[in-house]
Amino acid sequence: MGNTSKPKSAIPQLEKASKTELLRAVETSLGSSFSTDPIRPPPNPLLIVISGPSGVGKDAVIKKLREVRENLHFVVTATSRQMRPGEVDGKDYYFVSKEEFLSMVERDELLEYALVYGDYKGIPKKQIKEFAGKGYDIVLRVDIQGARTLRRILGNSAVFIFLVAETELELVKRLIDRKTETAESLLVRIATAREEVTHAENFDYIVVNAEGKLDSAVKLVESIIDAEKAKVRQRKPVL
Ligand SMILES: Nc1ncnc2c1ncn2[C@@H]1O[C@H](COP(=O)(O)OP(=O)(O)OP(=O)(O)O)[C@@H](O)[C@H]1O
Repeated sequence: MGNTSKPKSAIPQLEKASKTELLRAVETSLGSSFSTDPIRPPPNPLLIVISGPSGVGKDAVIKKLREVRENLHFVVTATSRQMRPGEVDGKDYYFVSKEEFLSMVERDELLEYALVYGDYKGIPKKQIKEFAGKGYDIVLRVDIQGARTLRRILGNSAVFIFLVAETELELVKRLIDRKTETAESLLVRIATAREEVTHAENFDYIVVNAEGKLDSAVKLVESIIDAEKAKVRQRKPVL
């Protein structure tokens, strides 16, 4: 004969009992009540490093990402470079003098910094701590040299996304169209970009920002963030 052990209490017939009665009866039968705790704890705040060659569209992707995604804090980089037309101090960058920048370095206020094309750029630590503490995901925008340094500092605690154009030609066209470079600085940026695109292996993901397809690139970055937040083993921000 089959199992002869009796349930602790009778479970009413499905069609006769209300949902509440059924739940109570099953709980009684199991000897414990059903938990209302979330089955998965809230994911850790994610540190997202977005990098890529000059002119690939890092700013454009991040701007759009901030429009479509909540709970995201973009860390405003401090720089000693001149403001470009349309840029806003404190929104696009913190524009500071070289002297001010160097005193931030001395006070150990920057996670990393570098001299890029003759100008200093660095990531203020305070914003990361403050916003990650509030549960925000943090976006860092760095050039490839900066991404390399950050990988050394942060290891696998952050997700590293490498943005590329579909071809070298498209990247150069985009830089020319932006009209922010002199012929000389254009050549330096192109030469650097040629060398830099060979470093994709330092990154976790590569995203193509193709001409006229900014929205697709942003969607892919969003999917990466979603997938990262669904991971069983979460990255733990080290800061
Ligand atoms: N998918 C795209 N299609 C067409 N144009 C784009 C696309 N993405 C960005 N752009 C344009 O390309 C130019 C360069 O983009 P952006 O300034 O965002 O690059 P960046 O990577 O932030 O450059 P840098 O590192 O030099 O600051 C801008 O004029 C931007 O509007």
